[in-house]
Amino acid sequence: MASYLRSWLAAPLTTATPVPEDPDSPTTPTNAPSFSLTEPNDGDNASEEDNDEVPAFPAVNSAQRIASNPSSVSSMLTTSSLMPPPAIPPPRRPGAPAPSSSSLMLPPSTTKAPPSAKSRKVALAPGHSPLDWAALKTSGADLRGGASTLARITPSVLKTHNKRDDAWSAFNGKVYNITPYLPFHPGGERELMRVAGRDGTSLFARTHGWVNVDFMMDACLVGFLVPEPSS
Ligand code: HEM
Repeated sequence: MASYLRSWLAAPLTTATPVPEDPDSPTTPTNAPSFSLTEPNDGDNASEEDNDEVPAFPAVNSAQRIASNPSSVSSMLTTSSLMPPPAIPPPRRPGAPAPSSSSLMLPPSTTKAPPSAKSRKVALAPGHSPLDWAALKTSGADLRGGASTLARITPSVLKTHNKRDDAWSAFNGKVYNITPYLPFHPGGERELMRVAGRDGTSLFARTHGWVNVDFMMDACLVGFLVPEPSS
């Protein structure tokens, strides 16, 4: 091993950069230590000693080699065995669309609105904002349409409360008087009236399951939905 390193260090740059033969050349120091390539085996690894081929240094096609011989740059660019340089793209005409693979293009998500982004909210009359509803429902005003106790309400009784001025609807088993909320509903009175006199749980969940109906309508609770009595 040691002799391998010695020979590697001592090897004149003959396998790498060609060095002029002139002994007075500044690249060949006269006082440089010299090592014999035929030194006896020091016994650490015989098989390694047998294969003392010195690798090219600097490595073939390395930056050091190119720097020492600028003419080899042109040979690297023309040698077909090496990777060719990328093709030069054709100049773009002004106004022409950017190529689709360009990383500078805006992602499609920012150029096109998602189809579901269209809001179906309606313009609420002044004084009917969500904040106004919150203020009204905590004001102590009667929002139950006169009902003083919570009742057990069957679907047939619920069905009779289907007019705009007397509208009840059931959500998750609870029956609410929705009449006072109609002008406050962001989706509009018409939408809300679709569930007047019936169970609106499914439609509500499909429209806006994230809305907390129990909290928003607590002041309008009139009873609980129960099945028809069996005869
Ligand atoms: C008492 C029951 C209900 C309450 C408390 C309620 C409440 C609300 C609230 C708070 C919003 C605004 C949602 C938001 O800003 O994201 C809204 C929007 C809406 N609601 Fe209701 N809602 C009720 C029942 C219903 C029902 C039964 C329907 C359908 C038949 C409906 C249809 C809509 C629609 C279409 C919107 C607009 C959604 C949008 O495009 O932004 N609502 N509702």
